Amino acid sequence: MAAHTGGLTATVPETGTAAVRISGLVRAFGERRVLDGLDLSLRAGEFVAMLGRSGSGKSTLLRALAGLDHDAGGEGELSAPDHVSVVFQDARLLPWKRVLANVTLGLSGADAQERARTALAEVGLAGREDAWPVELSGGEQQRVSLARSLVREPQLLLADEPFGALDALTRARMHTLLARLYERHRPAVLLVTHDVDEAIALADRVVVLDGGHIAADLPVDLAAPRRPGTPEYAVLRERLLVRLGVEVPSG
Ligand SMILES: Nc1ncnc2c1ncn2[C@@H]1O[C@H](COP(=O)(O)OP(=O)(O)OP(=O)(O)O)[C@@H](O)[C@H]1O
Repeated sequence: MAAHTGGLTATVPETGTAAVRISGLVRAFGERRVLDGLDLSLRAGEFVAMLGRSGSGKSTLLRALAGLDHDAGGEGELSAPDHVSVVFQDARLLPWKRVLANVTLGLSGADAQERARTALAEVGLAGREDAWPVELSGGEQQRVSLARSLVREPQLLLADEPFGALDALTRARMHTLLARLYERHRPAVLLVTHDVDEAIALADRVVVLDGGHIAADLPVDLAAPRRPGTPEYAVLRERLLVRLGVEVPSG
């Protein structure tokens, strides 16, 4: 394991099973401590969803984990695997490159094209390799973004509200797709979302970021399919909403 740390102190986890280990992480912008002594670990292959109010520091944490926060002058320890992929809310495809070229970008090896074709087929885009990004719908572009991430076989997939810009039906389809890809590839996943139901549907654990640290950390012990309507689902959902400061109507 290598650490992406900016100015942070990095440690390599002692056990081989932790995909992410963060301890006492502080990230301040001026006087404001956005992350203030944050502790969080993810096991290899674990799927964790992160909820938190707007401005609570979710993207800041993901950027630090992705090694994108080069100015991080914080304190604490943070370690992440070598192979990290990030999916953002917007697909961030290069408009002047065709779909296949967007997926192979930066890939090495004689089989790069073949791997990219396989990844595109996995996300349901076989036959669209030669399309330009502008010819794809928002959901299709996000599929390309997922293919581009997974073709690198990351040990850690960071997803920052990847489905936030999609309509409800497309989002539901993307949940099914992500769940299938996760079963097949088994990276550790840290998914940032505003959608409590999305978090419960997909994750093994849901954490809530508040006040610069993890304010709640709840396992999702619900049988599949996790559909709203069962008492257990309602209890978990309400606990999360309360932690998010959302008033839950009684009765
Ligand atoms: N480069 C920066 N310089 C100054 N302040 C910053 C910087 N990056 C983030 N912040 C501040 O840190 C706080 C947390 O931002 P962040 O984007 O991590 O929140 P978030 O939880 O992802 O929010 P949202 O849910 O709205 O996307 C915000 O108040 C933001 O203004």
